[in-house]
Amino acid sequence: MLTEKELSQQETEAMRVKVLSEALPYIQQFAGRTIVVKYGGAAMKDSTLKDQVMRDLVFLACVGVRPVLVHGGGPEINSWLDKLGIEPQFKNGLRVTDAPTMDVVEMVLVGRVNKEIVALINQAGGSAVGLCGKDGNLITARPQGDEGIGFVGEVSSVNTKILEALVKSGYIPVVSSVAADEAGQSYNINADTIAGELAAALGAEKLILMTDTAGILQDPKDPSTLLPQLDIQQARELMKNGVVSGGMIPKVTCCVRSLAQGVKAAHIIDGRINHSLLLEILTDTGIGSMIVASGYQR
Ligand SMILES: Nc1ncnc2c1ncn2[C@@H]1O[C@H](COP(=O)(O)OP(=O)(O)O)[C@@H](O)[C@H]1O
Ligand SMILES: CC(=O)N[C@@H](CCC(=O)OP(=O)(O)O)C(=O)O
Repeated sequence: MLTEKELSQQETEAMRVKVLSEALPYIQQFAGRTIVVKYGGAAMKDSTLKDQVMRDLVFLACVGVRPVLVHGGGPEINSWLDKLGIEPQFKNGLRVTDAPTMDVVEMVLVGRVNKEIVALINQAGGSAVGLCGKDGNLITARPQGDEGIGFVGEVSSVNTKILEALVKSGYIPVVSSVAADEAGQSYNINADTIAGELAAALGAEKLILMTDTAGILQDPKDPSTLLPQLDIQQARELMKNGVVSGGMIPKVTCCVRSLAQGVKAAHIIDGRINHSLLLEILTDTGIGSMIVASGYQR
């Protein structure tokens, strides 16, 4: 007869085996496919979570998935603006970007945040290459055009050649959300938007946005109201009736835009959870919200 302790040990082991074996069909399904991940929020501030995200990306690359990472860095830009005595200003969730602010955005995102992430991925055993929209003509920007918002850009076009060459050779591209227009003027583009447009242009299997909330909630104050799966129509309805508001609007909008352009599934997940990326991609239930074109099965 087994003791209570032995039984509980057996259950734990059975659970671990179940999780590992559950991953196999997903690894087989996604090997050779591109997954675009927007990395931001809590997972970018906490050093343990940071290391875990990098390990998860390296794990995915090792099993043949092709991850492309797009990073944010809004809080780090704020802290450098603060050091320089420039007051951060936002309009409809976008940073008002005058010429001095554009310089700071570019220095912080391209010069600091991007290179820190590249180094962390390399430390975790991967091989990362840092880029911004300018590299290899990846993204051409155009002004977003709102009055008084300055050098805030939109994606005018994407040339995926450089990314395709990198992922094919086993590199993990790490992309900052700064791009230039045809005249070489730099623009500051929201990182969620860049991730959505890259996912669409690459024909990615998935777009995954990591943030500081469980996913899309029916009641934004109650995590137990998480919506695990919804289609494009339902997502649009939630924006229309105000259930999705504030910072969640650009996220859901870019998910819907990428799905309309052929991405199979767009996920909004909680970056505060350990190994949230692997749990979302490689398990039956996932952990966040998945928006799909109708008919798609997890
Ligand atoms: N229906 C909703 N479900 C979840 N979060 C929502 C919802 N509606 C609005 N939100 C808000 O959106 C926020 C996420 O957007 P944001 O703070 O811009 O994220 P990030 O900084 O990761 O880009 C949540 O913290 C929450 O306050
Ligand atoms: C135009 C605009 O607002 N750009 C963002 C770019 C960085 C970003 O998107 O970072 P998070 O994902 O951390 O918010 C900004 O300047 O903060």
